[in-house]
Amino acid sequence: MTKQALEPRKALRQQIRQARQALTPQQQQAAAQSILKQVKIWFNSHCHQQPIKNVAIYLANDGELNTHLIIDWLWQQNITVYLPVLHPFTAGHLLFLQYQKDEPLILNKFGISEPQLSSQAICPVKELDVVFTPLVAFDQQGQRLGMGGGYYDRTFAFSLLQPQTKPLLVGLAHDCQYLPSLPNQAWDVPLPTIITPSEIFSF
Ligand SMILES: Nc1nc2c(c(=O)[nH]1)N(C=O)[C@@H](CNc1ccc(C(=O)N[C@@H](CCC(=O)O)C(=O)O)cc1)CN2
Ligand SMILES: Nc1ncnc2c1ncn2[C@@H]1O[C@H](COP(=O)(O)OP(=O)(O)OP(=O)(O)O)[C@@H](O)[C@H]1O
Repeated sequence: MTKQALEPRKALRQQIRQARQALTPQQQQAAAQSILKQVKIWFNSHCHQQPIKNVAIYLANDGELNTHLIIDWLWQQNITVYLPVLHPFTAGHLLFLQYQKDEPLILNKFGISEPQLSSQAICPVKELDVVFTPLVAFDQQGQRLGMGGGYYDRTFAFSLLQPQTKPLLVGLAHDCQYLPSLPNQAWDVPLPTIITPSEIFSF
């Protein structure tokens, strides 16, 4: 890949990261409450099609949509919640570890909280029913631009070949993270569903 082809992605990443970082604590709180309502609506329409027992989500960083209310609600539903952990051996990949109330967390190299490594707490990715993914920007086709590490793209690359298989990938984002069209690369894993505080997009 030439450096030139990657430049527009870098500029868009910077622009949207600044927009979400500029949201006030009040706007963040309102967004977190609204998206919980949307997530409940989406769950109600989906739990009939397939049981949802294992759900991966993330802890917000860099102005991302705060997921604490969603996590509390998932725990109330007796759903097992998992968080991404940077893979200790396979560079650029993620592991998903169970996250329980009052779980001790440690900071990874990006300053994001993650559970401490423990082999019993790992859920193999194909046993996750739903993965709520963070993202920097999304477009009208469900294409996703992330933080630039390629972590989600590598970890879920298998879903490009098996798009109908578990887990269901669902992006969570502020409305300001929408762009009509993103410049994409072959490795980008698209998201069939993206939920924002005001809408549920299905692609
Ligand atoms: N909340 C959250 N957790 C997540 C992700 C995410 O996007 N959001 N990830 C999604 O993949 C993974 C971490 N990926 C990340 C990739 C880059 C940076 C980052 O801050 N990069 C810096 C420079 C990096 C450096 O210091 O080397 C930057 O761009 O400013 C953060 C997270 C796993 N956990
Ligand atoms: N399936 C893959 N196999 C190998 N390398 C990959 C794969 N997917 C992405 N990469 C590499 O990861 C780097 C970052 O990719 P990209 O900019 O698409 O990440 P991102 O989607 O923004 O990040 P993330 O998924 O961590 O949020 C690219 O340079 C690319 O070469």
